[in-house]
Amino acid sequence: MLEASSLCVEFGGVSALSEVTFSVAEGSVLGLIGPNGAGKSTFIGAASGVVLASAGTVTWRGATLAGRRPDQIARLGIGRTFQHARLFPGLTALENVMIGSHLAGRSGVFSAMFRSRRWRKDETLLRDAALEAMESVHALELAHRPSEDLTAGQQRLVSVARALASGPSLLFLDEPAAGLTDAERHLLAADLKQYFATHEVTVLLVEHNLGFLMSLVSNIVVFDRGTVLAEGTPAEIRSNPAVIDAYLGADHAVR
Ligand SMILES: Nc1ncnc2c1ncn2[C@@H]1O[C@H](COP(=O)(O)OP(=O)(O)OP(=O)(O)O)[C@@H](O)[C@H]1O
Repeated sequence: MLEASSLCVEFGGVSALSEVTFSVAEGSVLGLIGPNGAGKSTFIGAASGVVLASAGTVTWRGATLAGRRPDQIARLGIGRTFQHARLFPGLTALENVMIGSHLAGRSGVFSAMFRSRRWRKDETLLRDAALEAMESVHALELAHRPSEDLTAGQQRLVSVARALASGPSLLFLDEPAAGLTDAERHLLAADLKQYFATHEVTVLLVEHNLGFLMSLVSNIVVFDRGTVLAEGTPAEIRSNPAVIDAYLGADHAVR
């Protein structure tokens, strides 16, 4: 289980998360939604070692996450995508996905870039895992393209494949459908549904496209200004007056 307990994060004395408490059951897919600036990415950052919590805890299977370094988090079998897809320029899509693997974490990014002996030894395993991950999100045909030649949507798919390549037991997906065309988004929803059904993975999904999100999750947590506003099934959230008021109003109609 992923558990956040009274988690607080401050940036320069300004509160971004305040007393956030919720959990994600083992093997389930939970959606995290909320207006811009509500603290969704900050939560993923705190749970994946890139943002420092000022108080409270986040644990995965009992192990504390908040306060660990990102490489330590990766070694715990935790994968993530970033709100802004970050691919390494000068590498192909496949090489970018290979770097996402757990084994690549062992060799290190620089080791991979300069093809150290350790990297070469791991390369076959990495390549197979990366190709499988790319295939699972219909990105195989992009494998040998330079990452800088890819469209925003294609880069997003590659970054999702990179998070899957390590075979994570816990996966944070931060806006995986951002920048995708309608066709790409529908295909990714179907691909992720299939992936979640066939892998033992616990997922926290942040996504502004609520149609996409609601097709994938069993439960939703709603953040508003750094606090938990509501929790429930998609049907409960759609009909929650406080959520409709804060988030699902005219500007945020479910697409
Ligand atoms: N590195 C940072 N330094 C200072 N303030 C930050 C930093 N990162 C986030 N914030 C602030 O923390 C708050 C929460 O931001 P966050 O990006 O987590 O929200 P979000 O819910 O992911 O928003 P969005 O949906 O727009 O991505 C915002 O007020 C934001 O301006």
